[in-house]
Amino acid sequence: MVAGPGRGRLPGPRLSRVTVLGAGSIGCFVGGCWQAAGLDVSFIGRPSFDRDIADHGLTLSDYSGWAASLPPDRVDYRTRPDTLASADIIALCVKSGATADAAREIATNGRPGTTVISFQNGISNVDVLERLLGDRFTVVRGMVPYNVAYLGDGRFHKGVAGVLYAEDCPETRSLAAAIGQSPAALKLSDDMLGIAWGKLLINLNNAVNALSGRTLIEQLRERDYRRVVAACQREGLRLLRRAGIEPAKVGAVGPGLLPWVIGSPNWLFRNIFMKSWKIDARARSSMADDLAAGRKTEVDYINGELVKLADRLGIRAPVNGRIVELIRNAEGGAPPLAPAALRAAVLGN
Ligand SMILES: NC(=O)C1=CN([C@@H]2O[C@H](COP(=O)(O)OP(=O)(O)OC[C@H]3O[C@@H](n4cnc5c(N)ncnc54)[C@H](OP(=O)(O)O)[C@@H]3O)[C@@H](O)[C@H]2O)C=CC1
Ligand SMILES: CC(C)(CO)C(=O)C(=O)O
Repeated sequence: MVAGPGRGRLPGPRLSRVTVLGAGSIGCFVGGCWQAAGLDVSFIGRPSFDRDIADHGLTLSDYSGWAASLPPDRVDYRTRPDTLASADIIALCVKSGATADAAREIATNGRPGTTVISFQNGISNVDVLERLLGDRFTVVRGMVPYNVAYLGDGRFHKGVAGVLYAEDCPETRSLAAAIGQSPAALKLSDDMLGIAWGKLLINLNNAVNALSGRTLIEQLRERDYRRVVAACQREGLRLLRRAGIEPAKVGAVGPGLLPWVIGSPNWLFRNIFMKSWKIDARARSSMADDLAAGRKTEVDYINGELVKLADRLGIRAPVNGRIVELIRNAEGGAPPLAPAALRAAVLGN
């Protein structure tokens, strides 16, 4: 489909007008679920998704068997930032490296006063948005705890359980109420920075998953991979303590217990912890998706955040630093690492 006027919107009461900026895996799933729940949603993204959605519409599904679909003529997907001007809420879903450019598009095309929710991994995207959008826009931190995979032909699949989070403010309160019960339901919190750091500790698995070349389930079954994740988390927790930052609990396990759970022996991890998590067989981390697609990853915004924090504290973060190096090698074409090889490369034993 050519760029230009979007296809129609779902009829019904106009609640909040939402524009998803960066409509890829997360943006199409979240925006699609919100539209299926009755919200007025438009999507801004790339021509390849536009073409797929123009041909097939949007099909959304999750690990529990839930599914919904929106026909092509009901999905307003554009490749130009036209609908930023009419949005009440902008859901920002670009990868971290694209944040500054997206912020400039919002500053140029958006309506001052609009609420911008960053549904991105990492910590510093919100700082970039606040710096570039100043006090003309309301920048709000969000968090996506689950994995979404693009299966082709307009099909987006949520492979892990969980509920979206965003900072509690009047705009997000009415958004959450409008969404209601949905696979992309929104919970509100007044400790989003703590939640972002808690999520970052979990996201330390992203790089290991990407380096393994395996699905999340196949990777998490291997204790050597988990030992590396646990070491990244222990280093992260030490740095956060030194910096006086308190990560919040994200998911079933509190931050302090994460390395213990992740590093536990196979009999315990596989039989108790893995069985209680709802992860479907196809799910991989978003960093694995990036490597597979030959894109630059977000490692600088995840493990790299801890390396930067260590620098500010005048200490070192050798484990996370090594992971950043290995991801750079992988971005350059280095092959996946077997469990023992990754353990040796990071922990040296
Ligand atoms: N995928 C997942 O399962 C999860 C992802 N996250 C986080 O969510 C965020 C989004 O990830 P994900 O959905 O996987 O990313 P995707 O790459 O699937 O989607 C982002 C899309 O936005 C496009 N884009 C970038 N800049 C612009 C722009 N200015 N205007 C329009 N489109 C733009 C990208 O195109 P191009 O590639 O050309 O730049 C890409 O198609 C990341 O921070 C990620 O860490 C969090 C939890 C899980
Ligand atoms: C949901 C999770 C933790 C899955 O690895 C993720 O955040 C990602 O893939 O970026």
